[in-house]
Amino acid sequence: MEDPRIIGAGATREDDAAEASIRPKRLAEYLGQQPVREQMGLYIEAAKHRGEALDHVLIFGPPGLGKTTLSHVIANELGVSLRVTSGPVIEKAGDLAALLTNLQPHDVLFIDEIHRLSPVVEEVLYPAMEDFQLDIMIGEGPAARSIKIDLPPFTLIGATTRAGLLTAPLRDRFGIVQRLEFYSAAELTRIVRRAATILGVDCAEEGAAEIARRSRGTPRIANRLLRRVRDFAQVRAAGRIDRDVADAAMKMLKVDPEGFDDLDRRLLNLIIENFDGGPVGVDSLAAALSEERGTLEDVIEPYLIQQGFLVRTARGRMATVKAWRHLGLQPRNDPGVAGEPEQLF
Ligand SMILES: Nc1ncnc2c1ncn2[C@@H]1O[C@H](COP(=O)(O)OP(=O)(O)OP(=O)(O)O)[C@@H](O)[C@H]1O
Ligand SMILES: [Mg+2]
Repeated sequence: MEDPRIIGAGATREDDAAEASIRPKRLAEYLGQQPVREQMGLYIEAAKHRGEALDHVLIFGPPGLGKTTLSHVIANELGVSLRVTSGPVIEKAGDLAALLTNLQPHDVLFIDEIHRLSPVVEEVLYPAMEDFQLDIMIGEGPAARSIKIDLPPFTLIGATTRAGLLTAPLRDRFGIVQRLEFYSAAELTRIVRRAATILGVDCAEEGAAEIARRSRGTPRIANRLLRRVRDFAQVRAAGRIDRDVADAAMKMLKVDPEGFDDLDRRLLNLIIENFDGGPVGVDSLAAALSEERGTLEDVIEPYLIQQGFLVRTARGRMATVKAWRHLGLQPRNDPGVAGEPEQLF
């Protein structure tokens, strides 16, 4: 899904083009995600020491947090080749068989969006993961027979944004499961500075921090904002990004200090102004915003909820005190405000 928002977490074509040079290649360049890095470093070293393929790895986390990047890093650190494919691309069992039989021992096969594998393909994957064996049927009708093919020991890395959509038997076959978390502003500041160095952009620590703060915990957004601020700095500030330049560029992009754009603010405003702060059903909100319900739930809401500006209740969405304050409004149940609070926040 191509997300047209400047602060959208999904990859755009421009991101993909720019990512080739910026994407970290080694574990040491993969910033943040401390527990993941520490564990993966250890597992990789152990597997290399034993001369075995690394156990299968499942990586999950929201878009843009570094799942694809981590799989490249793992293959590099193992010193093996990486084959890249994705769940919806593998249509038939034969497609998977072709990929698997072409692997060299200890290679990594990366399946993005692994929750979208078809059930037939998944069935073939199980014995491949467990015993490095392919069980496939050839022929049809009475002439059909199953043949077994031995595979080289390999590592499967699966990535998904939604762990809940994975079938239990598939999930159980991964020896290593890593969950990526949103990045802190300090981590994103380091990521922005690293990217700026690679792009040859003069970016002060405070300028990087300003970009980081508005990046919704997501390196892909941080890198995209950096590219836009770079354009601004080039034309208006002799190419140097400091705090004021970053701030002015963000104003132009209409990205506010929380990393919210117009759509986020419209949503919060709507709940507060039109629905008294909520609770209000998601369908009413979607209709009022002229957005699809799915877009609201998958794209707009998660970050607002994660940051505590919005809560999901059984009766619908509610704006929190933080949301009122962010919009410069006085929350109705704020201490010091006269009258009984009408609802719990
Ligand atoms: N730990 C990190 N350190 C530095 N940069 C990172 C890190 N993780 C991700 N990035 C940067 O963010 C960009 C997006 O990451 P990546 O493509 O790996 O995300 P993803 O989780 O695979 O997203 P999607 O769910 O859309 O596939 C990368 O090109 C990379 O430059
Ligand atoms: Mg990816």
